[in-house]
Amino acid sequence: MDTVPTICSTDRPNGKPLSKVTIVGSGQVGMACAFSLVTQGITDEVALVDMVKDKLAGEVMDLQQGSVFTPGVKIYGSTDYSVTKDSKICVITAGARQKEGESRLQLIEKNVQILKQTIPQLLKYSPNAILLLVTNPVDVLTYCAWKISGRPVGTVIGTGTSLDTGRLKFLIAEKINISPKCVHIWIIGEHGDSSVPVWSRLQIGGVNLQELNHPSGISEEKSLEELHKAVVNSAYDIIKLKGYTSWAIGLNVADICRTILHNSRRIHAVTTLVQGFYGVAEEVFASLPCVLDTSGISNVIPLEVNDDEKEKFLQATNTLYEVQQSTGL
Ligand SMILES: NC(=O)c1ccc[n+]([C@@H]2O[C@H](COP(=O)([O-])OP(=O)(O)OC[C@H]3O[C@@H](n4cnc5c(N)ncnc54)[C@H](O)[C@@H]3O)[C@@H](O)[C@H]2O)c1
Ligand SMILES: O=C1C[C@](c2ccsc2)(c2cccc(Nc3ccc(F)cc3)n2)NC(=O)[C@H]1Sc1ccccc1Cl
Repeated sequence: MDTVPTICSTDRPNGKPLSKVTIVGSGQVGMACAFSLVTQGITDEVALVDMVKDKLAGEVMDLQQGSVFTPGVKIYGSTDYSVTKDSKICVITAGARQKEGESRLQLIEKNVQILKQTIPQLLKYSPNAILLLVTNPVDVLTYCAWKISGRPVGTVIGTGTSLDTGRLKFLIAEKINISPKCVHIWIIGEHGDSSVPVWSRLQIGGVNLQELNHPSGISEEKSLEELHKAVVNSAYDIIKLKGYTSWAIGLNVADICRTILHNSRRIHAVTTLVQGFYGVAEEVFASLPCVLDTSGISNVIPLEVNDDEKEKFLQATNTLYEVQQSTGL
């Protein structure tokens, strides 16, 4: 009897995946990252790892069973890191939950231990992978990941203030009724409550803020301060309403992965070594606009900021440096 021709081989051409992303942590954020990558068809394969076997298995099965409705991404997972082999990018969302009364430094120590467990395993199977940190506090943990990995600085990236920047673009766009894609602004420095919006470089469709006599009064200083407060408060509001945040960070991570995997050389506000910028003397990680391609960070944009913005950036990097040094890495 003739052998039935193979019509759906799971074998890979030359044995390696074309483009594969591993996500460490199948929690709220990790699954939002996976869902965003899969539904947009940004990569050919998504591997998920977690230490909680049943939750991981349930999430993988559930996402796999949507395959007929998506562009056709191979999805699999395991508690065994061999499943991550040949990843181009490893996204780290694994983190400990902050317990009642636990200090920030105690939480950092727990998350550093997670990095010490996971990064050697990831690099064992994908020695040339780019590491993309999401776990908080993301700037400090990106520094720690760089130290633990021993990899070149441009290949260890944190999502940094890219989510902060995306949220601000959305809020400005809502206020003046235009697409967020026409709002050009950067938030730099430390991700979260102490981030630094670079108002001096805000442009709407190429028009400087100062020339924009918009009826909403967006150009007034009070309005700008309120917008930055809204970026921070919205994160806390979402936590109050649904207990966690996931969709915006998942879409943000997928967008960063798309730029890297497609070699687009688009610019994202991500965490990297900022020593030498704005007078930073120490080896400290914070966010600046960076050009991303298949090598990771190829360039850091020397964004011109005013004196107030520079001062706030330096204050943030001083604080970050102290916390980074406290990790002992
Ligand atoms: N950078 C940002 O903009 C941003 C935005 C939102 C959330 N976050 C951060 O993302 C992280 C994850 O948030 P979440 O809501 O998904 O939390 P979560 O608790 O839902 O998920 C964390 C997952 O990590 C797993 N995990 C813990 N230790 C592990 C280990 N050693 N190996 C493998 N997996 C391990 C857990 O089992 C869990 O599934 C948090 O630190 C959060 O602050 C960052
Ligand atoms: O960074 C986070 C984590 C958080 C969060 C943190 C404070 S309020 C909401 C989040 C969600 C779920 C769990 C945690 N845990 C956590 C937070 C901080 C940390 F240092 C360690 C763990 N954080 N969710 C978010 O959307 C973001 S983005 C954000 C937060 C504050 C100001 C501005 C921004 Cl754009």
